[in-house]
Amino acid sequence: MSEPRGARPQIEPQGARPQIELRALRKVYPTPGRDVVALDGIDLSVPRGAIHGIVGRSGAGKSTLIRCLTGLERPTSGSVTVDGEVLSDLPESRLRSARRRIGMVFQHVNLFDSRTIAANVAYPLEVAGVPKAQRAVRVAELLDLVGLGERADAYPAQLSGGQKQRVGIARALATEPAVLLCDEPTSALDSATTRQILALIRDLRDRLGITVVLITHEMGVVREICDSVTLLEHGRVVEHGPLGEVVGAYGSRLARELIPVPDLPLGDERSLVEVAYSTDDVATHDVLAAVADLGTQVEIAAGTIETLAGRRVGRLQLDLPADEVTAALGRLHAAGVHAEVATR
Ligand SMILES: Nc1ncnc2c1ncn2[C@@H]1O[C@H](COP(=O)(O)OP(=O)(O)OP(=O)(O)O)[C@@H](O)[C@H]1O
Repeated sequence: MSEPRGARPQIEPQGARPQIELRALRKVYPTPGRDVVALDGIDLSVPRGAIHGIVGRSGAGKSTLIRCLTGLERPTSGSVTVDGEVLSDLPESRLRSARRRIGMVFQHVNLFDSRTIAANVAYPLEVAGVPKAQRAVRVAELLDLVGLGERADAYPAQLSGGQKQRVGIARALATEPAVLLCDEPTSALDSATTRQILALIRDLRDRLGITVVLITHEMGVVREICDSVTLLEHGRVVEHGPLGEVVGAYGSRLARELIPVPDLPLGDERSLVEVAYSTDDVATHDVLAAVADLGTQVEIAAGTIETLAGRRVGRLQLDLPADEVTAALGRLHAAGVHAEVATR
């Protein structure tokens, strides 16, 4: 490969031109009887070299967003810029070559069963008209890069799910894309293989400086490799930001899902209060002292303290008599501790 190896590229500082930029992106599907608004004014910037996660429930618009990013879907309005090219303005004839700058990895890797894995990885290079000798060199590099250098002559049927995904990633990188779009890349894999594939994606970003957009419904994936995250709902961005900021934001839904505490059974006349804090703002022992000060009727029923994206954050569920909630909230707030009645 022509790219330098080993050096970890810096994510571009904020303010530099983003590698991916969506502006007021809107996609409406006309269907009989009504229009379906799949994307409703999305603004999103991803700096070069970042791994950005997009999460949201089924139907939130994630696949539509990724199809707009690949140029497979034309936006109804708004713009999609990838690697300096405004895809949404390009005529079909130029879109095809622009798409070579965008690699795609899917949940299910569609490989040609009758081709060796080397021939599968070579396929996009054949389509791009790369001469045979050059192709062979490049395929060998790509298979090495994904840890399958020894399996070049194997057929897809002889590979595990994780190995097939590695082939899919090598194939996606064949045309040296600037951006790798991953649509649920680990959803079909077990947890150990998921970790290996995520480590590979991070390693590729570190070595190649490639920008990654990753669609997932698994918060574990976001925790493991994303630098920043966007939560979509009904085609809109409802939360977004660097992971460290999101987990430290009180009341953030993403923070709740990234650092979950268990659902608890509640006794009669009892309520749950949730305490969230970041040690940037308040020390754990001060939080615990404020909780202890509430008295013996208040029980810490569940809690977690962990470090995520360089931030130590804690969440506690307090089980207390329902008629003491207002006073307890007042005392916690007075002690500088964020607390609210838990929503269930
Ligand atoms: N070709 C289409 N024609 C009409 N409606 C569509 C089309 N594609 C998607 N939609 C609708 O657009 C909305 C967003 O769908 P999209 O597939 O982008 O969501 P998603 O977040 O990817 O969901 P999932 O996680 O289930 O794949 C949904 O209401 C969906 O029914």
